[in-house]
Amino acid sequence: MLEIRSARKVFYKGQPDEKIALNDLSLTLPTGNFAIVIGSNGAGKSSMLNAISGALMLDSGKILINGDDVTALPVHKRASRVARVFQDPMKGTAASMTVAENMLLAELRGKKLGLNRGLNAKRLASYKERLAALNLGLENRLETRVELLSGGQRQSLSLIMATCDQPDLLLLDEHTAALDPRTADIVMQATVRAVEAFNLTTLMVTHNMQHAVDFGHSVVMLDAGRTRLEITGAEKAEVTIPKLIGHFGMKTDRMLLAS
Ligand SMILES: Nc1ncnc2c1ncn2[C@@H]1O[C@H](COP(=O)(O)OP(=O)(O)OP(=O)(O)O)[C@@H](O)[C@H]1O
Repeated sequence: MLEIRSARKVFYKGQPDEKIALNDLSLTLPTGNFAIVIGSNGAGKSSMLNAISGALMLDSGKILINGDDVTALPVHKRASRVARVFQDPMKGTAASMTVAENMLLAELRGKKLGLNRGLNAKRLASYKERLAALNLGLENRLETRVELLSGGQRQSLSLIMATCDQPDLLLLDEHTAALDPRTADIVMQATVRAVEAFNLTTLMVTHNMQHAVDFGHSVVMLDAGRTRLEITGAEKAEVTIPKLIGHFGMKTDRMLLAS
């Protein structure tokens, strides 16, 4: 469960170019809930994800994960609980290491280093099985350096790595925006499988209105640093792109193009 309580963050406070990124933003996401976050440019979506991951310290307010107050913890102290996949496929993986080594890194993240930390046959077999589920042929490229993979393969690997130790929270930061439509579909299918298999509490930021309609249990719309609307339950099940756009009056070119 994620609770954001009256989160506030102001950049350049008191200066002429002061920017209120988060304006007493509050949001509660029950365990296992998959929420799609939308909002126009500058609405505060990235700032919210940064605040949750610890990359952005709040001026005031609180962030609780499964009831624990993590507001003051830096990124590395939240890393075992919060996983994030970025828009840039280069960000989530170690380029000069092989696919198998990256999987091992992900498996050992946040764990105490013991003796059993090498690549062995059992581990390789389990990585192979998990990668095969993506249907991208990555299971046959365990020894390939990640820098030689396509953007879509890298992003899929990032997703598998982010979800392998079942984090308390999964943050998806426009993670399909840089991919071609077919690969974006594959990554979204893998996302849904991982979220459902592990019952992951998930926030997915997107400018793609079709994705906001097709995926998730709820849609959260941010505007000027706060939650403007939440669509849940039957209303979410029936929502359409025109309804979303009409509902919120969102008419940025980027959103219309993405739809
Ligand atoms: N590091 C920063 N320094 C100064 N201002 C910032 C910084 N990060 C965000 N902001 C400002 O905070 C506000 C919210 O930005 P944020 O990036 O969170 O919006 P967003 O909804 O993610 O936008 P986009 O869809 O364009 O990515 C904007 O006015 C932005 O200019």
